[in-house]
Amino acid sequence: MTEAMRDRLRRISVFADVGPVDFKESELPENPVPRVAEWILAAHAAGQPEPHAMSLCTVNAEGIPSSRVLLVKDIDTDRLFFATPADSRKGIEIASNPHVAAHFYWPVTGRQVRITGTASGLDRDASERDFAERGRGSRLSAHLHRPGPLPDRHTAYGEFERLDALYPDQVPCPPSWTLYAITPTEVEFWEASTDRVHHRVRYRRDADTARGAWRRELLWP
Ligand SMILES: Cc1cc2nc3c(=O)[nH]c(=O)nc-3n(C[C@H](O)[C@H](O)[C@H](O)COP(=O)(O)O)c2cc1C
Repeated sequence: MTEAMRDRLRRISVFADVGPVDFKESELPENPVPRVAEWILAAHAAGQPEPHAMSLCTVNAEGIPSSRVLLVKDIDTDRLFFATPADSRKGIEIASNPHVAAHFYWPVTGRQVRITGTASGLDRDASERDFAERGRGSRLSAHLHRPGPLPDRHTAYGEFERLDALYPDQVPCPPSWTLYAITPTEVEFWEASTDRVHHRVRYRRDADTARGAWRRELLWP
C-alpha cells in the first residue's frame, strides 16, 4: 500500500538550515525597496537558483486573479522592473487594473518578501533598451509570443527557425515588448527562525502619493 500523500508531505522538513534570525530593529532601513535588492543578492550569494525570480499576481476586469513567475530586471530606490509583451495576459490585465502583488521566496535563506503596488509600462526607449540587452535566443523567442493556442510544438520550432533566418544579425524589438515598473505601496519582509519565532516587518505608504514617507511596523509571526 502506498504511503498517504499527507504523510509524505508532513515529513518534508522546513527551515532546517536557516538558523535563528539575526534581527536588529535599529538596522531597519527607512526605505524598504533597496532592502529587496539586498535580499536578492544575499540569496544569490547563498546559492539560491534564480533569486531574482518573483511571482507577479494581476487581476482581470472581472476581479479574477492570476499569477506567474517573472525575472526582475532592475530595482531602483522606488521601483522594481520587469519586461513582458503588453499584449500578454498579464499586460492586458495590468492595462485594465494596474494593482498588482509580487512575491519572492528564497528557501536557502528562509526569507520571503510580499509586495503590493501598481504596475505601469515605460516608454519605447526604455523597453527597447531592455530588449537589446537580452541574449539572441530570448530576443528571438520574444517574437514567438502570439495570442491564442499553439496547434503543436512543431509549429513553434518552425517559426523559431524562420525568425532565426529572417534576422541573422539584429533582432528587432517587437512593438509590444514593454518594460514595466512596479511602484510598491506595501512591502512585507518575513524571515524564518529555527526557534519558530519568525520575523515580520511591514512597510506601508499612501497609495495615492506613493512618494511619501514609509511607515514601518513589526508584525506577530
Ligand atoms: C523563472 C522564470 C522566469 C520567467 N521570466 C519571464 C520574464 O521575465 N518575462 C516574461 O514575459 N515571462 C517570463 N516567464 C514566463 C512567465 O512565467 C509566463 O509563463 C509568461 O510570461 C506568460 O504569462 P501570462 O500569460 O500570464 O502573461 C518566466 C518563467 C519562469 C519560470
